[in-house]
Order: sequence, then C-alpha cells, then structure tokens
Amino acid sequence: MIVPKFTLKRLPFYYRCLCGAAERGENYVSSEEIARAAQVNAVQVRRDLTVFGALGQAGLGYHVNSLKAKLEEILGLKNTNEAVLVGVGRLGRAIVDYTGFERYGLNIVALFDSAPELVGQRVSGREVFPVAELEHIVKRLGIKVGIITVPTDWAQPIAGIMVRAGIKAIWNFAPVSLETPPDVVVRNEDLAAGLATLFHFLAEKD
Ligand SMILES: NC(=O)c1ccc[n+]([C@@H]2O[C@H](COP(=O)([O-])OP(=O)(O)OC[C@H]3O[C@@H](n4cnc5c(N)ncnc54)[C@H](O)[C@@H]3O)[C@@H](O)[C@H]2O)c1
Repeated sequence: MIVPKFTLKRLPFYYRCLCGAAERGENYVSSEEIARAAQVNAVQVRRDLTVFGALGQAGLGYHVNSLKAKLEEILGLKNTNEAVLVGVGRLGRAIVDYTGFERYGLNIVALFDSAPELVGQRVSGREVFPVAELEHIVKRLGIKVGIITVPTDWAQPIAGIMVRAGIKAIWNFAPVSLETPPDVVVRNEDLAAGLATLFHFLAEKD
C-alpha cells in the first residue's frame, strides 16, 4: 500500500497515542483524542485513517487494538528489523541503551567502532566489533538497517561500507548529507535543526 508522504509522517504519532491507550487498558479511542496527541485536527485524523479502511464506530471511536495492529502493519513494525550501529560514543550508546525503539521493531544486533579500547567490549549486552568486520558481518547476517553515529568526516566512508555490504536503510545521525544509490533509503536526524526551528519561533514571538 502506498501511503501519502505527509500521512506517513503523522502515523507514528497516532501509533504512540494508541500504544498509550492500550497500556491504560482502553478499548476505544476517539479521533479527537488521537488528534490532540498528534497535534493535528480530528478531521485530518479521520481522513488519514480512512485511507486504510479504518473506520471509527459512532459514539465509540476506533477500536484500539485493531487500529494499533493496522498501523503496525502499515509502518512495518510487525517485522523485527535487525540493525548494526557504527560509532559507540555518547550518542551511539544512548541509542543502544534506549529500549523504546524495540516497540518500533528495531533490534540492534551488533556494534562497531574504530577505537581499539572499545573493540571487544560489551555495551548494553552487545559486542563491539572492529570496523574492518562491518562488511563481512552485515553480509553474513543479511542485515538491512545501519545506524551511523560516527563523527561527521567518517559518516560517508561508513555509509559506503554499509551499502557495499547490502544495507538498504540508513539512519544517519551525523550532520552530513550522505551519497547513496537510489535503492538505499537514508533518514537524517538532526536535533540542531529542530532547535533552530524552535529558536526561530521564539525570536518571532519577541
Ligand atoms: N543527530 C543529532 O541530533 C546529533 C546529536 C548529537 C550528536 N550527533 C552526531 O553524532 C555523531 C556522534 O556524536 P557523539 O557525541 O556520540 O561523538 P563521540 O565522539 O562521543 O562518539 C563517536 C564514536 O565514533 C567512533 N568513531 C570515530 N571514527 C570512527 C570510524 N571511522 N569508524 C567507526 N567508529 C568511529 C569513536 O571511537 C567514538 O566511539 C557526530 O557526528 C555528531 O555530530 C548528532
């Protein structure tokens, strides 16, 4: 199913709301509640969900577990995606330590770093391998997801190794635009960009 890009961006927020409702033991959730949590309007929520045939029941709303399962299917969260992470520094460790990504189907199976003092250690229960092993291990395990948390100058070379090894999705935290073949999806995360937007609104208010 092809999901419009802007709808796709909203779905993880709807999903988060449904997880919260499921944890609280609620059976139904209204489009208004989802809208509040996702900071959009209820009409938008209903329009987005209609695309997948998810219809709320009058007076009750959406069945929490059914809609949650539907979103998991659409967002690919039902499949566990095994991933490797390269760069076990401050940010890399924070990502590995955070258990919340498991809910989204992320399973980081191996870590890589160039620092000799880190290689061979265990971080959050996973072994740190030398970068020289990256291509071989990724190929052997058939891993398709790579996470980059190395310093900027190293991000492109690491992405190159990942692509050669067969990685098809890169979650890049280094502040650099990666060059990759068209069949590789790159998601760049930049907290500083978010901060700049926040400061822009603050400056506008002043
Ligand atoms: N996306 C964001 O919002 C955000 C936030 C913070 C940091 N960052 C970026 O994340 C990256 C890491 O930041 P940090 O603070 O964790 O840095 P850090 O120095 O704490 O960690 C970097 C790690 O990468 C390893 N490394 C260096 N070169 C390598 C190579 N060639 N191959 C494998 N490992 C290598 C180092 O040994 C170290 O363990 C940087 O690019 C930084 O700019 C992004």
